[in-house]
Amino acid sequence: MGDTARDPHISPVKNFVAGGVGGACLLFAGHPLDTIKVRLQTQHKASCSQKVLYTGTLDCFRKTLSREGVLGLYKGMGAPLAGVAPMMAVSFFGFGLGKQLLQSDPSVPITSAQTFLAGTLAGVFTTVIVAPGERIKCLLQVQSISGQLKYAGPVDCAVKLYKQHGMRSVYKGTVLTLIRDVPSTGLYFLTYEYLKNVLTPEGESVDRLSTPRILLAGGTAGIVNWAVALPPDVLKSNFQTAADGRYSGLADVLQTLLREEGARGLYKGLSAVMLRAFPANAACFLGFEVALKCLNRLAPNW
Ligand SMILES: CC(=O)O[C@H](CC(=O)[O-])C[N+](C)(C)C
Repeated sequence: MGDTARDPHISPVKNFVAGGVGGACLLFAGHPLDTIKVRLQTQHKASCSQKVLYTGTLDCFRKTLSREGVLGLYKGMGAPLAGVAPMMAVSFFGFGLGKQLLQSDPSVPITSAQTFLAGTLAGVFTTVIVAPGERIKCLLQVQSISGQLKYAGPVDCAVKLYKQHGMRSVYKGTVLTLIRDVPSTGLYFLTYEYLKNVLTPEGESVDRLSTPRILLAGGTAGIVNWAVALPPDVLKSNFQTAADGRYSGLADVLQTLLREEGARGLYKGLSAVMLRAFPANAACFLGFEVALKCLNRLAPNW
């Protein structure tokens, strides 16, 4: 993979604001399939006498729609709404900052390795927001399957977790979130930047890329991100929604899953994840680029 061209300097504040807009677009386009993904990932394997609740993505989608209506697909969106926009804001901010830190000479194009490293920095930054957000979101998404409505909403869930076992409980699953997000975010931004450059016609500026090409680059970045992130994501969802004491540690989550379901278990929810990944991330990058253009028009010298 060749070197990627240098972005013109973008202010960290613009990256942050445009990233937030991208995050809101990602959430609205992607949350219904995220609900399906978490429900599929956390349903337990049936024994001989039991039937699984959902046989696959379509079955889960149909059952959720018929039992809970469209709102069922948007369950648990309160926490991500407060979390995804800031998460993507921090992600784009971290990526921009990483690029500036790693590129000592602005006249030399940034390399693919530097782009990847800048993305991993974004992955570290976002974990502070993502780990508790995912813990709350996953608990809310799976509670209606169990039939026990333990939490009234994201705030109630956060308060109850905090009151029961303190911040440790709110941040349960942080290491798995880092394992999921650091390498995948590096590849996410690397894929997007690489495709943006490849898709830019000879002699044209990368900043004037057409909407379909931005959608293609963003959607593909989402697919690459999830191809790497899914196995740790399955472990994370199971760990974060398990009763306290069910697992002795991260290795135990992995061993239990491999023993009960084999390696295939690590790719639970694959079709829901991939169905969501393309449109959600295409919408995210388009939202980011459009917001950035507006900000540049409103405040060109900022
Ligand atoms: C795993 C994850 O949250 O991926 C984000 C995109 C998505 O589909 O939700 C991207 N990023 C890892 C950069 C936060």
